[in-house]
Amino acid sequence: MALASRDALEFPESDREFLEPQLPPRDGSTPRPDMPFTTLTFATSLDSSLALSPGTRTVLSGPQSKAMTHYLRSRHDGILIGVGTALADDPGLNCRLTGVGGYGKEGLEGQPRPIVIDPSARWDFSDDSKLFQLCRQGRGLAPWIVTSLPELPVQKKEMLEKYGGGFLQLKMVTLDDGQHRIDWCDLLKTLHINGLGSVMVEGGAQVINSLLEPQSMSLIDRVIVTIAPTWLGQGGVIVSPARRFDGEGNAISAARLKNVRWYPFGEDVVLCGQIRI
Ligand SMILES: NC(=O)C1=CN([C@@H]2O[C@H](COP(=O)(O)OP(=O)(O)OC[C@H]3O[C@@H](n4cnc5c(N)ncnc54)[C@H](OP(=O)(O)O)[C@@H]3O)[C@@H](O)[C@H]2O)C=CC1
Ligand SMILES: Nc1nc(O)c(N)c(N[C@@H]2O[C@H](COP(=O)(O)O)[C@@H](O)[C@H]2O)n1
Repeated sequence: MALASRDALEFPESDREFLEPQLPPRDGSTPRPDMPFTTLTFATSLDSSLALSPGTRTVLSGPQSKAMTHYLRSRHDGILIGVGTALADDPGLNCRLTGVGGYGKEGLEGQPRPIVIDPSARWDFSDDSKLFQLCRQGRGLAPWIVTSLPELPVQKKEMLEKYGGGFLQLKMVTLDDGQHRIDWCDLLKTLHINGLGSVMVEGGAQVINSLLEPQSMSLIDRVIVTIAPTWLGQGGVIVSPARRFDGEGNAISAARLKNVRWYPFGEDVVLCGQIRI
């Protein structure tokens, strides 16, 4: 039996009950036959910031809601971020709850597949990147990197494959400013074809704001947001999707939730709901 490490987290059974109706069904069924159950989840400040500034890693979740996020990680097959988050955070993107693979259990059961949207393959990862350290320790899966490059960078491809990861090549639109636009429907179908029955989208802001646009928001099955009792102040990395207008040109809200539930976790509150279409 593998030993749990000192950094392993605990998430009590009583808290799991609250969350169950919000989670992907345990039988693996999905709301749409060809797409994974998709959860949008992140931690925000009271002024809708994910981080103090672009390129900065900022702790918002307290210990209880952090454990909740790791429970979510254990209940999803994949965890998706943008390259901005990979560059800023050097994240682990594994599940560190006691009892999952690598934390008290043999194998990698309960470990989600990290997915990084990196259209130009600009994430310069190495053996020292946290994700690959965790792979070597038997505590996490290697990432899949979603790129629009027609020719894959050979060294990066070899290194990913050495750890059991790889590139997923998808067509994307390139805007005038060089930014890319993925087709979320295409991406989610590709992840499903590759065996993922559920995916949690963690961020960062550009990824979330894009997923919350009218053409893709209906793909979100659940929203689970940790709200921390802090204002980060101006200059933060802000979740705020593009403004929408009605037929007469009047501004309307960009998106709204229905079937809303609030759960306090320590000093934070966790908001769950479904997108009102
Ligand atoms: N509090 C929390 O829960 C979380 C906080 N964060 C924080 O967020 C910050 C990073 O956020 P942000 O800077 O917005 O970066 P993102 O992680 O959203 O990555 C942005 C990049 O990803 C690619 N990308 C994003 N959306 C799309 C799309 N729709 N189609 C194609 N490519 C896309 C683009 O790459 P390209 O430019 O190459 O086209 C873009 O520049 C960090 O500071 C991190 O710490 C992140 C996750 C969760
Ligand atoms: N739930 C949550 N709370 C916060 O306070 C955060 N800063 C984040 N960030 C997200 O988690 C990733 C880091 O994960 P590891 O601890 O390295 O496994 C980070 O990259 C963001 O996606 N999330």
